[in-house]
Amino acid sequence: MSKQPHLYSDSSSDEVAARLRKYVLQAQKSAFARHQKFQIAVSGGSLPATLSKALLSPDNGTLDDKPQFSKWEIFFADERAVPLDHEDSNYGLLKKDLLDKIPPSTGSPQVFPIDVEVLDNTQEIADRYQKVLSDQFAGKDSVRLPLFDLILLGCGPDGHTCSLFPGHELLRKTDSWTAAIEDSPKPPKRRITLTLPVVTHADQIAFVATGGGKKDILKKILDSEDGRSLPCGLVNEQGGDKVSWFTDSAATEGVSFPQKGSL
Ligand SMILES: O=C(O)[C@H](O)[C@@H](O)[C@H](O)[C@H](O)COP(=O)(O)O
Repeated sequence: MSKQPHLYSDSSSDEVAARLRKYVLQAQKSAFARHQKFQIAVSGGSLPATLSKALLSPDNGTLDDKPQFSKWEIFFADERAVPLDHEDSNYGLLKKDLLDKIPPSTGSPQVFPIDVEVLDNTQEIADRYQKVLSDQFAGKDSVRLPLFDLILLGCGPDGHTCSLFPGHELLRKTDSWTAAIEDSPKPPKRRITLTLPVVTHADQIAFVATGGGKKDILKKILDSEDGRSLPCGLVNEQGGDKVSWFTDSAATEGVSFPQKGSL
């Protein structure tokens, strides 16, 4: 790998959240310099809670230190084929952990959930979500891939990310921006996901992985040859130095991959 991902490891969840805040706000600033909006994709799992802690902490009063939510467009890196108010919904999780807590005075992001009219047809959910992306990213022009300003991901204990699982055929999918999965090893089985080329095309890609439960898989992904073919390892490989890992010391115990001190 010529350009390495950045690994940050902090000692407490407050410090992880503070660093993540700084990183997201830097990404927001560079996105505004490009197009006056901030187009991001988020995963489910523990990420929305960490994101909420990061973004809803008090700002220092400067514009660069405020999430300017009214200019944010939030998409889903992956989503489960369930109603939006179902306990398994990533939209529902983001709503509960973050969206409902944003003070109205701060402005609201525009959020793009899946189309629940077609819940019984996973491929149709994926196709319609690709159309949403195409409308938001391509407009009248045709683009090869949507360029997210930032994609925020989790890392599963088996090295999966989004709903891209180790050894699954979807990892090789390059002919669409979104894909349906009917046999997810992590329940629920039916989901949609961004494909790997879309994830690694993003301007910035962040993984958030904390707690002792992640230490074995982080060691594998970051330190071993075997880890390079896992979904998270492929994102590292293809994203290079666009990729940053936000972790804590419990998750990086025993990891030799070099850590960075500051953003
Ligand atoms: O919808 C999902 O299942 C997620 O998007 C999934 O990819 C998640 O990010 C990882 O499983 C990590 O989850 P944790 O952060 O909870 O470990």
